[in-house]
Amino acid sequence: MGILPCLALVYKKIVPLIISSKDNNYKAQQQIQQENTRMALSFALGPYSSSVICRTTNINKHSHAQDLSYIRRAADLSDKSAGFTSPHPNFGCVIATRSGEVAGEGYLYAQGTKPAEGLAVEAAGERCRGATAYLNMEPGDCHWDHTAVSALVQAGITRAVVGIRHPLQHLRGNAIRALRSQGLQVDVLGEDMQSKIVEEARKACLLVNLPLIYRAASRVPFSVLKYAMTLDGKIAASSGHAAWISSKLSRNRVFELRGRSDAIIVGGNTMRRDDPRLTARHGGGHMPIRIVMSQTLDLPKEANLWDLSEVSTIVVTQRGARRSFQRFLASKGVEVVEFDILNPRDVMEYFHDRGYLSILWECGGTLAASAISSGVIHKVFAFVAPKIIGGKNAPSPVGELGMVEMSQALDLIDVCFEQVGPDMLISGFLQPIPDLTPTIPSEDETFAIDPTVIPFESSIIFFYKTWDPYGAFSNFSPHPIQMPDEDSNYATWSSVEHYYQANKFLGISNPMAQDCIEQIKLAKSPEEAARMGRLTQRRHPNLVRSDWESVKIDVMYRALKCKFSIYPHLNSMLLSTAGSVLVEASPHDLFWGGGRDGEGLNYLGRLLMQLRSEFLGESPAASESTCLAL
Ligand SMILES: Nc1c(N[C@@H]2O[C@H](COP(=O)(O)O)[C@@H](O)[C@H]2O)[nH]c(=O)[nH]c1=O
Repeated sequence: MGILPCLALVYKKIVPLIISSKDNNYKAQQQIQQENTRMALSFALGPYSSSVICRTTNINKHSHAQDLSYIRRAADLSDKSAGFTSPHPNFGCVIATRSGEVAGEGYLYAQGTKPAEGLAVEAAGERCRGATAYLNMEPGDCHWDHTAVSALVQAGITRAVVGIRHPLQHLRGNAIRALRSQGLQVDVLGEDMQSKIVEEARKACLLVNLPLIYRAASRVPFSVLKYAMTLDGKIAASSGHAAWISSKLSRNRVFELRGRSDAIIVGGNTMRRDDPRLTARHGGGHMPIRIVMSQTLDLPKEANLWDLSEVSTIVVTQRGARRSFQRFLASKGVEVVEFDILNPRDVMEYFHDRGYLSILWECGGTLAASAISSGVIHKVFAFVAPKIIGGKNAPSPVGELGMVEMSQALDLIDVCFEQVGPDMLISGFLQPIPDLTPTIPSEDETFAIDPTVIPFESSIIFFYKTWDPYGAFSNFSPHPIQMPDEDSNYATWSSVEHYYQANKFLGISNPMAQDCIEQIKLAKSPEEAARMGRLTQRRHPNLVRSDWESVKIDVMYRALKCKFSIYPHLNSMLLSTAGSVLVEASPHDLFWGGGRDGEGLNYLGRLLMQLRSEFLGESPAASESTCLAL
């Protein structure tokens, strides 16, 4: 543990400087990018229109039409949990028998829950023998345990049809290779099967995981700019009044869009003018975090966004802005993140590092223009209401972009028009869907660590999200543990996070605390468990055990020890890191994580290193093992 005191310093030194692109000639950038990716857009523009190519002879045995209808069904299934799976991708699996009947299907509910393939195999049972599995996306073997692949192989599936390869390079191709090495025939759309209709089905698979694909290519979350305007292009009257421009039906559509996003962002102007709630009020959906971007923090003290009863709010601001207001926000439980220079790109890079997949921008024209200029907006949703409000000073959806000729206007790609009640919804992409194909390693190529991952020369291993290399070190990884309760009765917890969160309320006689523990135990995903635990801690501090701060490290250590003892592949993964410093790369959790600039205490990394050393016999046991093998 001698290295630990200097860890923060080392970490700070090696964190690479992120250089923002200050090139404002966005139109030129957009043109170059569009040219470079013309081929990538093939699925949208239909370059194969004149010919239907079928490369592998095996494919001829199977009906293209049936394959494609089932792969689309897998994509539709995967989309059922949109918003909940983040930061994990959406996975769906359909199993069809030789005679073409659907025997079972499943989709990933959330990060840390059973994989789609496992659910589908369970549903199909014996009918898996000799059947085909349809997967909208190649599974990512984040934890070195081949869960999805093993489920298919052990069930006796003999063929798999895969919509797209995994977009993250450290995972891409691994499951496909593993399935093939187990004797399955694997047909990947666009590689082993090619035709115009195959490309259309492939596009359906791309669309359900667009946020991950853009995020993988651009290292910022997938960002959608949404606005509602009158037919004469105004987002409010000259007075600023804007309730409402679009119809109720359109606004319900916005709730759905919100429910698919990790966060909604607005600027200070929108907050002052509209006092929005930014919640997804269509019932049962996922609730996005609210982000306010304000340089001056000249914000009202009374505001809907400071009410955190349903969901939290993060304020991003300029370093040093209105310290007293920052203290006021902190007292409300609102998180404040300071930036040296507040701008959309740095803010988006920050949220990328925090694991966000998709952001909905519901801001006014000034911030929208700045976000478009900095190249962080990928898609636009414009609701146009058949109304005219007029007004020389009435605001419009996009402010100054510095363009003087119509030839400079940004063309949307893949534009869709849809009538929503009395309004028209026009949507399209500002940046083409990234082409990840050229970086797919060929079959005989050994897979290498993603060259775009920042090359650290020092032996520090960062982990954070479960899909990252070493993602299994995350407490959100889907590894159940069995731990004794106060009466030494063993209970199963779906993840370390479930166990840790529930422990906050242990030993409190109030029935609400008991109820909370039960709810956390039943939480469908580690995220849900974390949300419940944190919310109850914030809303009802009286339910938290009084010794929590002094016991939480021990609680965590015991849970980790159980996890890394009972799963041999996790144990090997941990021991394989001997000699390296482990850092949980959470930019916002300054206790368990390493922080943005190495200022965090990195307790999760420390405990894992301590555990590793205990397993290697280099240090005595810090706590006796109390867990049971599963
Ligand atoms: N006026 C207007 C919109 N305005 C957006 O909705 C926000 C307020 O919504 P809420 O958070 O639900 O209170 C507001 O700050 C702005 O971002 N949206 C629309 O779909 N249609 C409309 O006519």
